[in-house]
Amino acid sequence: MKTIFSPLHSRRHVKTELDGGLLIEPHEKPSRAETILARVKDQALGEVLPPEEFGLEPIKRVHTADYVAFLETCWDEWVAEGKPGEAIPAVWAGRGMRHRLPKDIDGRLGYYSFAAETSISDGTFEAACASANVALTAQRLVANGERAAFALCRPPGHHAHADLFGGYCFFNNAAIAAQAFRDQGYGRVAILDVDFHHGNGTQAIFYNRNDVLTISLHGDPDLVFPHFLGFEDETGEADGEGYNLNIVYPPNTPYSIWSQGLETACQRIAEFKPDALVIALGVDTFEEDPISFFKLTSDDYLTLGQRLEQLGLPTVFTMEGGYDVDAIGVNAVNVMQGFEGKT
Ligand SMILES: NCCCCCC(=O)NO
Ligand SMILES: [Zn+2]
Repeated sequence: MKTIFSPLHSRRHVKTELDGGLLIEPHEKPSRAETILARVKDQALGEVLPPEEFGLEPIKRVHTADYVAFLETCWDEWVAEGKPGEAIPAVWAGRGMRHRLPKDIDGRLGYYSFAAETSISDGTFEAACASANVALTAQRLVANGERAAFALCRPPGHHAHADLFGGYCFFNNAAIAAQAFRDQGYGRVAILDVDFHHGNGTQAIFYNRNDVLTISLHGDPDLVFPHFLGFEDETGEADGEGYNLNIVYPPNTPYSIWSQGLETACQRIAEFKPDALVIALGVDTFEEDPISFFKLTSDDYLTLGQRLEQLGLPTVFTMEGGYDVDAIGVNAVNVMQGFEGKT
């Protein structure tokens, strides 16, 4: 299987993440991507290719032009205001307030985000664009005949809405790849999000559409991020009614239970008969993940890959979460190797 990787991921190098009232070293750190890349090479998974450059148009098929423009300029705006630290949103339109775009950079950060853990600094926009190009290059390979391709995306994307960043995400790489399939004539596309956290951005982007089926297995939002979306009664709206499926699990869920949800998801996908499949691959479902609470083992990712291959679909994997950096390479590449038949 080919892997797409961009060294420009390292332009995303923030030093802070707001967590527990402290500014900590971000969980979403550059070594995540480097560790996965090392494992890809160690296992001779396949060729490693740089991304092609697609420009902003495919990104704007999913994200609003004003949001893209904001991400491009927000760091410079922040610096121009003389702010001493990294750009962190700290104010939002609460209940009864107005969702209008202010002029001030603090207001603009809040308008275009939904959470405060995701700092911005120089290079964030460049890295986010490169990550989208990684996903688009994997999609192009699959559209050109590869059975599957691994988009080693960093920063991740599945929390990003059309005009919101958060959860370490800026551009929704999985949604951008899915929309590219649709724009190239693939009539139906399924996105399966197996990250520990709900793919709230992906759900929101396609929520009223029936041409892209969105499914997410994740930790109970009553207990974990993103807290305010991802419940099982969210099934889509308007034309999209019935084309969103959330499968929620409690703390300490092992693969033996989690895989029942995977089976439900796979059956729904088979019913939908998509022409292509995008897997939003987070491995923060791992038993040792520092910010999550499922109990999947490294071998379970081999089994997961095997099951996904049985869907028989052209498949793009977009890398999402996973924060046990020692294990992330084995866990992510195990999915690809399982997909290719390794037991
Ligand atoms: N406290 C912030 C948690 C952000 C979760 C990021 C993630 O892994 N999403 O998949
Ligand atoms: Zn996650």
